[in-house]
Amino acid sequence: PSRPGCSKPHPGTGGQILVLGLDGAGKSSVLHSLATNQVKRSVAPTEGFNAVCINSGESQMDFLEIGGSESLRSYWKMYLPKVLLLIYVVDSADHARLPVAKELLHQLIQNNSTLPVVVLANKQDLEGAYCITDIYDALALSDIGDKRKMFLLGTHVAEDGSEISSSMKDAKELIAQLVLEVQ
Ligand SMILES: Nc1nc2c(ncn2[C@@H]2O[C@H](COP(=O)(O)OP(=O)(O)OP(=O)(O)O)[C@@H](O)[C@H]2O)c(=O)[nH]1
Ligand SMILES: [Mg+2]
Repeated sequence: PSRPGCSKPHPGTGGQILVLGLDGAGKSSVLHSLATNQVKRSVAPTEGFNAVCINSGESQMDFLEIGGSESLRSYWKMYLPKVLLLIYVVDSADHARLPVAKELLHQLIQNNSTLPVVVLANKQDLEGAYCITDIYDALALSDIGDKRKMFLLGTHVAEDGSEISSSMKDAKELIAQLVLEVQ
């Protein structure tokens, strides 16, 4: 059976890149920017799933975002076993909910010691956004284990129209590279 997203699924692999994080963190906005190389903030919460296929160099990347609202979070772990890579997006300025974001991330990956994780500290443009070292501490990323590949990058999705930032290009290249390595 073919999955939504990529027209040519990779044979023999789960192949998906799961994109998770609390509601409003910016998952859809980041995916849109990565897909089009144009910045456009998403306007509506994802009510279920959002599948996006992106080609970058030799990699075909098959992203699946699951919405972050409370009712959808129960689906997150169901999709984990087959994925290549987890992208976890946080709103760097949402100080009040960083502890929840941390708990959910740790719960998700506790039984999978090798799944690579890319954490995107999004909304770095907002005044009051925590910097990367504060996000590292708030999410207790040092506890995540040294067996897995773990990356933490700051990103932001600017107002509509402009080209994507260099941080977003770096994120895209890193993800493409990881997909090649883990396949
Ligand atoms: N200032 C700022 N706003 C952002 C950024 N990224 C996203 N937003 C805004 O944050 C809100 C939520 O963005 P989404 O991309 O829909 O968030 P999401 O993680 O997909 O949310 P759900 O689908 O509900 O789980 C929207 O109003 C976006 O315009 C960013 O980097 N900076
Ligand atoms: Mg969304």
